[in-house]
Amino acid sequence: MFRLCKLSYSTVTTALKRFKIKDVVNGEAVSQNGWIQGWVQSIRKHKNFMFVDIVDGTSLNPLQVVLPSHMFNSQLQNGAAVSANGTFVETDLNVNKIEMVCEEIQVVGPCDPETYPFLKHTPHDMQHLRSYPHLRMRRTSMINAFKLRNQLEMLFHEFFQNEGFTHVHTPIITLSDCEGAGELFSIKSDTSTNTDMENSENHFFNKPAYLTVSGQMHLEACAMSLGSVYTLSPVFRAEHGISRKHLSEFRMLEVEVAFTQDLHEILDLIEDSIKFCIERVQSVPLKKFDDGYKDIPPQHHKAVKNATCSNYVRIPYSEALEILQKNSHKLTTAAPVWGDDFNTDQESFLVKHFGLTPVFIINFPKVAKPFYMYANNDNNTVAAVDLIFPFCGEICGGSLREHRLELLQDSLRTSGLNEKDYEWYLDLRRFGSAPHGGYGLGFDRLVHFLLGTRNIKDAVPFPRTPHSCPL
Ligand SMILES: NC(=O)C[C@H](N)C(=O)O
Repeated sequence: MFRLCKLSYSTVTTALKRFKIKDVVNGEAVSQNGWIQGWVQSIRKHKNFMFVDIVDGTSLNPLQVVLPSHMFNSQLQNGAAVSANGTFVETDLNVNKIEMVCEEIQVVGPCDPETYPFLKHTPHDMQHLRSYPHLRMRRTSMINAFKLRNQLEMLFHEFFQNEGFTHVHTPIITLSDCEGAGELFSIKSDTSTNTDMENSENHFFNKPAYLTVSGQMHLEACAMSLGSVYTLSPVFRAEHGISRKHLSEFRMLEVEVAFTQDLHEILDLIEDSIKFCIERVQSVPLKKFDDGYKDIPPQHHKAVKNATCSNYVRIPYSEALEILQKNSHKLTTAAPVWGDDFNTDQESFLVKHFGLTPVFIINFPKVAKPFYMYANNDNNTVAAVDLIFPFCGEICGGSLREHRLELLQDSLRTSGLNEKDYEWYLDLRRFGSAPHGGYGLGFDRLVHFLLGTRNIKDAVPFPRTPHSCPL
């Protein structure tokens, strides 16, 4: 009955129905004959049988394929691409309650166990996996991260589409430094041989161009005709400091809403959209895998629960400052003074102070924030918001935008920026300017939070950080 498949690939495929492992484990194939394709995740040899776990990317749980020991073939190794056919039967012996009794198995692409970096059953820490950025996605921990990202992105679309927003594509190449913070990657064309960059003709776009740090301004332009818009795009920051939660390239969900004059409307939108997504992705088992997440923070479960069910704390900057100053002896850095942006240590103190519930801090000092934020009546603060999450710090930042032309011009000048560079942005205020506001949410930080990884690099497919862009 059992034999190692010597048939050609097409002979196997034409004779039988092909199943995806997700459908098999959901019980759709019970008692049927069929075939599957995937990669060997592990092999357990017993006296008379061997169990081969196969994954195909459609399910986190592998399909257990049972075959007699004599079918062992030296090419049937961990990591090999295989095609197997047989009967799907019910069993109590594994987590899926379904397994395949295999009749034929074919190694489509062998995987040399001598040189393959992930040995079967050997736990690998995340750092080891990071040295193989092109192969690490074969480990369950990384497949889980990919699946979570995929679900989250779809859910954000679902939420904003339900709310009547339009998804727009903001540009990656831009001439303006949205945040005015100067953390830009500049773009140079390889076809230009002349290095005299003072001469505008030597620039590909006749002007210096950069990778975008934020799609906000372009999104504001779109909001002035479409009303409510969002984008989920890559953004780039040339920050040199290395931390476990910073990336040089990351995805930001950016949202912009016209005709809002109440910062709390923006806070509601942030909170509702995050909760909508987290509630639904919890069906993805965020379990501890052999090679990952061994050091998930102990209170991770509580923090995720709070982010899903609790009302997020809302406090003004002045109150947050007071809490930090009163507790300065518990901080590892000096207490902040009025005008400072809070550092990681201070943010983490605040979320702990509120029992690991996400904290919105609003109404920041004008001096701590970019020029485009709406000036409050006190003339000292702006209608800005930062959302702080446990373990990963600032996950979201936004504001009401300054929609009054003269005040925006004043603000540009006091920030030392050149008004001429922002003419098009000022036009948005010259023609049909409406009060509006928006925010940017670090998509990768949210994934990092949900997974509980120690380092954000383990939550993104191909992380880029200073001095590290391996492929
Ligand atoms: N769209 C936003 O409000 C995000 C903001 N420009 C930032 O980069 O933090």
